[in-house]
Order: sequence, then C-alpha cells, then structure tokens
Amino acid sequence: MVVDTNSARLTIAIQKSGRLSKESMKLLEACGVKFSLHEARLLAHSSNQPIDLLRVRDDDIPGLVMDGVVDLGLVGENVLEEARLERVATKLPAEIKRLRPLDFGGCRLSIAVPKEDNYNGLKDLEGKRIATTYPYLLQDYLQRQGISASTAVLTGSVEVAPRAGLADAVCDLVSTGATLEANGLVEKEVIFTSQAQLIQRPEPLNAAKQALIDQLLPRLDGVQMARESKYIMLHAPRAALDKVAALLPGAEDPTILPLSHTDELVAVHVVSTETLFWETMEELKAVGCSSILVLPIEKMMG
Ligand SMILES: Nc1ncnc2c1ncn2[C@@H]1O[C@H](COP(=O)(O)OP(=O)(O)OP(=O)(O)O)[C@@H](O)[C@H]1O
Ligand SMILES: O=P(O)(O)OC[C@H]1O[C@H](OP(=O)(O)OP(=O)(O)O)[C@H](O)[C@@H]1O
Ligand SMILES: [Mg+2]
Repeated sequence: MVVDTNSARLTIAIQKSGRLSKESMKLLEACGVKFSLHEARLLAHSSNQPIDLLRVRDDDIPGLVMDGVVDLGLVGENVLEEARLERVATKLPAEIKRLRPLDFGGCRLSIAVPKEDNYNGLKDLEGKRIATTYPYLLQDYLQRQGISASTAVLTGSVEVAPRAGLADAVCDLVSTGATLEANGLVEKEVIFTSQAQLIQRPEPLNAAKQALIDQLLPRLDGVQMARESKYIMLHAPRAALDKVAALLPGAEDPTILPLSHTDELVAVHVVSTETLFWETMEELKAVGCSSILVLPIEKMMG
C-alpha cells in the first residue's frame, strides 16, 4: 500500500493499539472527524471528512512523518525525540513541525535502580549497564552529565532486566511508579518528561490539506481548552461577590443574575479555566454561597 500524499486527503498516523490509541481516536472524534473502525484494518477512511487514519506501532510514527509518508502524526515526545536523535546520528531526514502538545500520554523517562542498591548519585552509574528501550535519549543524557555507561536495548519488559542479570539499572517510562515498585526498583533520575504531540511533515502541504489543518487546529484547541474548563453556577450573597470572585480559580467576567425570590442573593455563572477543588467549594459555602454546581464543558470557541 502506498499513501498518496499529493492527494486532497489528509493522512494521520496514530498508534494502533496501546496507551495512546483511545485518546488519539477520542480527540479526532471530538474535533468532528468520524471513523468507523474495523479493528484489523491498517488504513481507515473518515466517513465525513477527506481524512485517512494510518494505524501503526507508535515507534513508526516519527519516521513516517519525517519521511513525508503521512501528513500528521500523534505520538509521545519520548518516541519522537528518540527517533530524532537516531535519525540525526544515522544521517536520515529528522525534521518535523510540532503543531500542538496534546493533553494525554503524560509520563517521564527515568533511571531506576534495585531498591537494595546504595545509590548516591549519577557517578554510581559509571561503567554500569542500563537496560532501556530508549538508547539514544539515555546516551544523550549520560553524555551531557559526563557519565560513561553501556546500554542493553530491550523493546519490552525492561523492568525485569536487573533481576534477570541483564543490567544493573533501567531507564524506562514511569507514570504512577507502580511498575517500578512491583519490580523492586526505585526511581532516581528523571531524564525526560513527555506527553503526546501532534506533528506535521516538514514540507508545505497542498492547499486542500492545509485548509483542513486550518480547520482542525482551532477545533483541537477548543476541545483541549474545554477539557480543562468548568462551567460553575452558584447563588452568592451580593455583599460577598468580591470574596467569591477571589475564590474562583481562573474565572473572568462572571455573569451576575438577579434571583426572583430575594435581593440579597444573586446567581453567579462563570467559566473557570482551572479545576475547582472540594476545598474551594467548601470556602465558597463558608462565605454564604449555596446551590453550587460544577458542570463539564464539551466544546469552546472564542
Ligand atoms: N504509564 C504511562 N502513562 C502515560 N503515558 C504512557 C505510559 N506509558 C507510556 N506512555 C506513553 O504512551 C506511549 C505508548 O505506550 P505503549 O506502552 O502503548 O507503547 P508500546 O508498547 O511501545 O506500543 P506499540 O506496540 O505501539 O509500539 C509511550 O511512548 C508514551 O509516550
Ligand atoms: O509507572 P506506571 O504507571 O506503572 O507506568 C509505567 C509503565 O507503563 C508503560 O507500560 P504499559 O503499561 O503501557 O505496557 P507495556 O509494558 O506493554 O508497554 C511503561 O512501559 C511502564 O512499564
Ligand atoms: Mg512502541
């Protein structure tokens, strides 16, 4: 199969099955791009937009975008930077355009050692062997820190390497830390922090594709902004409005509405760009607010 990048159809590469797949699909759907997916199919056509999805292993996404085989890709920064370093080292094209950071796939790449080790700092890794799926990111970091250590490259089950006698330490992705803990490892150095990114191939796109992207990006911003925002409604004592405004995080220009049954209370409606914690709701109640509602927002446009 050859994807025709000169056609009017925009091609987007996403992870077929893994940590980023569901969120990638959800985001595109929230932007109004519909797909009816056949699980086994590599290429899926959108039913309402001239957009095709190429579903591949995440490791292949940076190369597909850098080589101009697809127009856009959704991929973790860790995989992107690893591919970039590898391609620079092997003199392959490594340019991409970064369009947007995405609000999912947050994790860090960390060096961890067995919990029984007496680790006192990076110098303890000198001359050691570190198991990782990210040899270029790891060596780039070690070099900058002036440490010389060897790498054992494993594409999976990195965290079992020390117990299996394959390495002294690991350099692996961490989110909650549960995987490290379950394998008797302790996180010592964060070498890279990552989240998913929307990337574009470096050459300019034809007018039809560019028009699609120009429509897609504001939608994507609207979806991401809406996810972080809440619509808050409450009744507040007129006399406490200043205190209420100070308590509401990231809330600008609240709408103040009169209530039919009382002059002392007013209804306040406001979009807040930050999470409203229980503690803040309790403080609002303490200054006399009642009927406090926090609602999710689906879409936003300025
Ligand atoms: N625990 C985690 N929490 C959040 N994001 C993560 C976590 N682990 C990995 N990620 C992000 O999701 C990406 C994909 O992770 P996943 O484990 O699905 O990859 P994979 O096993 O390499 O999949 P593939 O089969 O596509 O190669 C990672 O490269 C990283 O950016
Ligand atoms: O700190 P934690 O929350 O435990 O997450 C870290 C784990 O998550 C990822 O693996 P994943 O669960 O995606 O499975 P994989 O081993 O198949 O990649 C990553 O490779 C770590 O092993
Ligand atoms: Mg992978």
